[in-house]
Amino acid sequence: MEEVKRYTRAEVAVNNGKGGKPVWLIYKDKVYDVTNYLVEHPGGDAVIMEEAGTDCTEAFDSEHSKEALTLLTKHKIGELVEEEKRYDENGKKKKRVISAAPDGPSRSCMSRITCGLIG
Ligand code: HEM
Repeated sequence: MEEVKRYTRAEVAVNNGKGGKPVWLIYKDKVYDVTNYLVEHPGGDAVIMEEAGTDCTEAFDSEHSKEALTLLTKHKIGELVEEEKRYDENGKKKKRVISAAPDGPSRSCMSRITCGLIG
């Protein structure tokens, strides 16, 4: 089985189409490289460039048909790392993550402190 590549939002942000970098987008926690699609986009390349390197989920959903979504899947290159995901396995938005403590032995401890502080 092929392993899924995982990226952080920071890694995706670097690929913003500037200085010869590719154009990556995040849509519902999946990462897409749409560099080669820019010239074909019916809405023009400028609107995609504005979102390059970012999470375009809302911008995408507000403008597109199911066909566009099917097209998008062809450009998938990976997914976000688990701790940065915002959607559950059914594509529904998860409840807001309060604390984004880094990985490591102190993580659960940090979460408890954060939750304790804010209620
Ligand atoms: C992420 C930022 C994006 C924005 C803001 C955006 C915006 C738009 C807009 C405004 C239109 C309407 C054009 C018109 O009617 O003149 C459009 C159409 C379209 N876009 Fe995008 N687009 C984005 C990304 C993408 C991507 C990544 C794909 C596919 C890989 C895509 C596929 C399409 C298709 C197929 C249409 C034709 C209408 C439809 O089938 O929904 N777009 N887009």
